[in-house]
Amino acid sequence: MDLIAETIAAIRPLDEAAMNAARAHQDRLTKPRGALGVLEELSVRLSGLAGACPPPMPEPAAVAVFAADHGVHAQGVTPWPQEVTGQMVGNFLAGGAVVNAFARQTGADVRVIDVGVRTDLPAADGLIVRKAAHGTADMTLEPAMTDGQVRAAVGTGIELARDLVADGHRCLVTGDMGIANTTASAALIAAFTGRAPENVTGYGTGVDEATRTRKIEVVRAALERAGLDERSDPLTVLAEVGGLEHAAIAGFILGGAAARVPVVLDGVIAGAAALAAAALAPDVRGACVAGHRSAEPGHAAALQHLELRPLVDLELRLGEGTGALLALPLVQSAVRVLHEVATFDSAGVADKA
Ligand SMILES: O=C(O)c1ccc[n+]([C@@H]2O[C@H](COP(=O)([O-])O)[C@@H](O)[C@H]2O)c1
Ligand SMILES: Cc1cc2nc[nH]c2cc1C
Repeated sequence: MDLIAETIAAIRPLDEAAMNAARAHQDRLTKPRGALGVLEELSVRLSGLAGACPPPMPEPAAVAVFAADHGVHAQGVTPWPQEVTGQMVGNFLAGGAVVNAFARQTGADVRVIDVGVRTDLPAADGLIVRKAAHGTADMTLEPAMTDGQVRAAVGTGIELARDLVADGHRCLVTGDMGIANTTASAALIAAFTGRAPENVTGYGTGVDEATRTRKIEVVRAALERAGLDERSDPLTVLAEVGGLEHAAIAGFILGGAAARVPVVLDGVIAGAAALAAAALAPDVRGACVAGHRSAEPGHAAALQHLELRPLVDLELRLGEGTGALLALPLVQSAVRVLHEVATFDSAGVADKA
């Protein structure tokens, strides 16, 4: 069996007994039942993922920033030059980007992976080079990736998740960097959810109305060329209209789910990648925590399709893993409750009549 098939085969449903134990434990803790709202549901789900109550604390955490370029940039879908992808990789490695600041704030490790930046970046400490291609092809003209490229990028994500877990990480956080990748995200989300391009295509880095209108036409043209529908093979969808970072993030999610470690998803790029991962292995959703909801309309559509509720909603539209990192303390707090909070019995607090 190859790495992708083997990883998919290892992904199992949530453990019902552990979830029932977590629900029962929550009900004995010194607070009114249900008072921690969504965090209680999250603690139950993470118990089911680990197969134990309490589950391990989701720390240390690592955010993986997958960087890649997009051939569809040639269609004028963003005002930013493609070189910014590689330049931002340098910024991540120097510790100067927002993701670095938020990682320091939350105690997460940062990994930077070149899975398909167009230019060859100078070797640098901390840069993981796993180029499956020097950027994708223009999806309006031809498939963005070959089957070999998409499989290589998915494999990179799986291997990184495995390595991080083997190094002791107990929470994985997705990050991305790729000028023009909100266009590829919109195409993936339209293909996997069946929504119309105009309902899932947004302003990306902050493009003007004319550019957004062009993006919608570009997404429509790519989907028509590729002839995709909801029955298409998920790896084919990724290869036709996705990005190398989408493929790697899909692998990262699969790898985290197979290791039964929570994967905190960032914005619209992670949402699109999660749709691919869930189409390959529906039980992967049990490991996914939607860190936030970004301003991109496609992100809300993806989360709805995945039946995931975002923890944070601050109109962020940065990527890099920033929104997911902001949610990390919420995920850790949800689990800490199961570890540390006293029960009515142990604290000598009277339960309600
Ligand atoms: O995370 C998001 O939801 C998000 C929303 C808008 C933009 N981005 C980031 O902005 C870049 C893509 O924007 P664009 O306009 O070039 O498609 C890419 O590097 C993403 O990480 C990210
Ligand atoms: C400067 C810049 C930083 C980013 N980080 C993620 N996407 C980005 C896009 C731009 C343009």
